[in-house]
Amino acid sequence: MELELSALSVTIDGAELVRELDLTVATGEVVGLIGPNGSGKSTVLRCIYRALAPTGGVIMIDGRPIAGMPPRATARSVAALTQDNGADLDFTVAELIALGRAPHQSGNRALSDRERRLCADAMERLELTHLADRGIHSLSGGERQRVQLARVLVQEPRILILDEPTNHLDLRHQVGALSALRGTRLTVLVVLHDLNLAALVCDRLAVLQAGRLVRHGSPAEVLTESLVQDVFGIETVIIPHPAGGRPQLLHTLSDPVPKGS
Ligand SMILES: Nc1ncnc2c1ncn2[C@@H]1O[C@H](COP(=O)(O)OP(=O)(O)OP(=O)(O)O)[C@@H](O)[C@H]1O
Repeated sequence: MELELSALSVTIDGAELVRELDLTVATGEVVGLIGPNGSGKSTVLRCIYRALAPTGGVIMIDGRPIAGMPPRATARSVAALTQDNGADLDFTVAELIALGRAPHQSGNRALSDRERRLCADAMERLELTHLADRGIHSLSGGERQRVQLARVLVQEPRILILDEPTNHLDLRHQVGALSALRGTRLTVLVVLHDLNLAALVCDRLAVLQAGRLVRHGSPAEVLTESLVQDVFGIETVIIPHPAGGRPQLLHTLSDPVPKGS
C-alpha cells in the first residue's frame, strides 16, 4: 500500500506547525522522518493516524483520501506506535498484544488459533514470552515499548506509523527492532532521532525544519555535513559505514566554557 501526503498543512491557533508537505512512501518502503525537536514530525504522524485533522492538503492510501474512510477501515490498514500509547488499564502483556487484533474483530469473539500463534510469534520475536502474564504497569520503559511494537505487528497492518519506536530500548533491542522492521516489507513512516540508525534502516529520509520539508532522498543524498549543520546546528564528520557505505555521523563535543570566565 502506498501512502501519499499532498500539500499537508496544520495550523493551530495561528501557528503553522506543518506547511504544504508533499511526501510519498511507496509500497514496502521505509521512510524516516527526521528533524529537530518541535519541527512538526509528530504532528504529521498524528494526521496520518487520524488523531488530528489537517487544516490543508490530503492524505491518501493507494490514491484514496483517508478523510472519507470509516475509522475501522483505516485501523485495519494503518497501525501506529505513538508517543502516548500508555495503557491506562493494567492489562497483562499477553492481553495488550492481543488488543492489536481488535480492528479485525467484531463483538467479543475469542482469538482464533492463527491469531494466538501470531501473538505468540510476536512475543517471541520481541523477547517478551517470559513476561506474558506480567501487568503492563510493572514493566520497564523499554519492555513496555517492545510490548507496543508487538501489538502493532499483530495488527497485521499494511502501513506502519512509528514515532520514535526505539527511544526506550537498549542498543541490542534498538538494532533488533529496526532489523525486524526492515524484514516486514510493510510501508513504513518512522520518526527517529538517531540519525545513524535512521541511515541504516531507512530507504529514504525526509527532513523537516520548522514544519517544512527541506530535503528528501536516500540517506547518502540527505545526510551531509552541511545539512546537519544547517538543520541541527552542530558540526559533525560523516563517514561511510565500512559495511554497505551508508553515511554515519561522528560527533564532536563543543569545548567546555573555562571555569571563571
Ligand atoms: N495542539 C497544539 N497547539 C499548539 N502547538 C502545538 C500543538 N501540538 C504541537 N504544537 C507545537 O508544534 C510544534 C511541533 O510539534 P511536534 O510534536 O510535531 O514536533 P516534533 O518534531 O515531533 O518534536 P520532538 O522531536 O520534540 O518530538 C511544537 O513547537 C509544538 O509545541
